[in-house]
Amino acid sequence: MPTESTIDLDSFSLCASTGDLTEEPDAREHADLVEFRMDLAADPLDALATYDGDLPLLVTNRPRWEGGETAPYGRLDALAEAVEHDAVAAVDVELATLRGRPAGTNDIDARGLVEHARDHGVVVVASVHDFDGTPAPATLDLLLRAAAVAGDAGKLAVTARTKGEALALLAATHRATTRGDRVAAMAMGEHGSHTRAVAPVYGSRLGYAPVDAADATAPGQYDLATLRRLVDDLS
Ligand SMILES: O=C1C[C@@](O)(C(=O)O)C[C@@H](O)[C@@H]1O
Repeated sequence: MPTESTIDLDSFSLCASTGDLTEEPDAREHADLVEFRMDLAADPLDALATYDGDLPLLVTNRPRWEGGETAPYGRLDALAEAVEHDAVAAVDVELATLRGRPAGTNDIDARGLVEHARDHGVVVVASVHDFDGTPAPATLDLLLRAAAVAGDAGKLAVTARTKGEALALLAATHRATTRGDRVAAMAMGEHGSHTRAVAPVYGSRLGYAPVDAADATAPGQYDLATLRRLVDDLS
């Protein structure tokens, strides 16, 4: 049983992102928690039931319509079951889901999931992903604000097609943090990689990296040891 299943959203945490919880021992040296990508696991609820690692978990069950692998059927129900585990400290729910996007066949809806998470002391990360590009600065501000209000922290991952777009994401992260919003932000893709190391300087609370670069869960991720070193060197 993990000794610590909380997450401090007032400071930066580094997540080892994986669909395979047996990687946890390899993540311990560098990660603060494991992002368990349930949508990438063969039998995620079984894996959770037998998890006995040290690191707390952030559970994500990303639907296909937001870059993941899960079909909508039972997706939120699986998250609701996941948050009942002592090891789970946080749950990722897409902002679109929280705003009422039809969830397929589920017994629980987004509001019920949030209440259930909170009843179990699990914090909610409201997430937004843009796999095509980076919206204009005003939209970045709106998305970060909306996500921060919808969850205990708001997360925005965009795709930087240019260095300028990466810079726009960093600037929006700085504005959000300055106005008091708890946010996590990163730019995906080759032009955005450095934002994963630099965004924490501007207040981003979460970073994601695979233990092994070959198992990246998003474009442009560094491997875990590298991101830990970069973030620590810059902070
Ligand atoms: O939302 C995120 C952020 C992410 O997309 C990234 O760009 O590192 C990786 C995902 O696993 C995670 O759920």
